[in-house]
Amino acid sequence: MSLEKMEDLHLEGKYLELGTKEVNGILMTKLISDNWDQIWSFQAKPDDLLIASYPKAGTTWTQEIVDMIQQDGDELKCQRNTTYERHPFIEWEMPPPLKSGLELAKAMPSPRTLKTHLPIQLLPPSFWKENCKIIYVARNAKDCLVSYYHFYRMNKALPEPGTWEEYIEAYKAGKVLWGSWYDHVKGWWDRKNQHRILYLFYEDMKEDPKREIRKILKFLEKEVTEEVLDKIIYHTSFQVMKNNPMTNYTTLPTSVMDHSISPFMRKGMPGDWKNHFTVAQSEAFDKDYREKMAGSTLTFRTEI
Ligand SMILES: Nc1ncnc2c1ncn2[C@@H]1O[C@H](COP(=O)(O)OS(=O)(=O)O)[C@@H](OP(=O)(O)O)[C@H]1O
Repeated sequence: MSLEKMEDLHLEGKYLELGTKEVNGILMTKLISDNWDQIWSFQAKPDDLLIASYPKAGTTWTQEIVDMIQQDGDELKCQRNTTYERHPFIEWEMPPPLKSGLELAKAMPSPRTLKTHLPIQLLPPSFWKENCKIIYVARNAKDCLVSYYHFYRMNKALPEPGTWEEYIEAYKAGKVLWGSWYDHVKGWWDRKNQHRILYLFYEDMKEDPKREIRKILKFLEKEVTEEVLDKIIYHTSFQVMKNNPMTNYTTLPTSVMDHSISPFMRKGMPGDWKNHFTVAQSEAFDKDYREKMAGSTLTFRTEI
């Protein structure tokens, strides 16, 4: 459906709160849960590229980098449509007439680039069977939490987040949509050497985008000139993406995302958690974090 038609829908109120329902113990929206059989039987194709992440880890940024690479640095080609339409979000379901991720994916010619937030155990098995390339992007737990909290506030399809204190507890307990951050990042990390998975970190991308984009280029078996690489860095910078309606989610009706509450492109930097956590909250979070991440070789930087 075109953006103009979406704006004509007068969705006010209609999409508020999609509700939640678990899939195998993982909290999902009710629509995802109710359509789970279809999502689980999604047919991946060998040349599909999947961008996977826990919510708010830098998915949209990675999607834009990948599209810029695929379009050989032509930013106008990347503006052909919104992030949501260019890269179907396979499990996302909205009430009709809005198209689900599955519908968009099925209608898309190959080679497709797809998005998911699914924890590894819920990824449709056809992705493994077809040996698809997967880029996973991870972000430190505290910045993810802060970004997710503000996203819960502005995204009217999601439940109310409760107070900041309540949200911290829900996040620690994995009782947020798409489940536990801890299980998600560890689950993908533990399997990364058994499949074609490129595991990236938001903090590394922020520190040295050129170095990280080169990793993506190698993974995709693509080469670009130094000039194109610089163009990709520029057009995928936070400020440029924040002002680009095709990447900043402002084309959605305010009944879905209300950017006056908190913009989708909010701060775009590591370490913003320091502006939210009290010292006591941070210490309690770190203690719980050490327990949940004990024994894992996976480490994160909470600032750069
Ligand atoms: N180009 C670029 N550079 C740096 N940071 C960026 C960029 N694009 C998006 N962002 C920030 O990523 C956060 C949104 O994450 P996701 O895209 O994973 O969100 S979603 O799960 O797909 O809804 C959200 O983080 P916060 O600003 O901390 O809320 C975005 O601002």
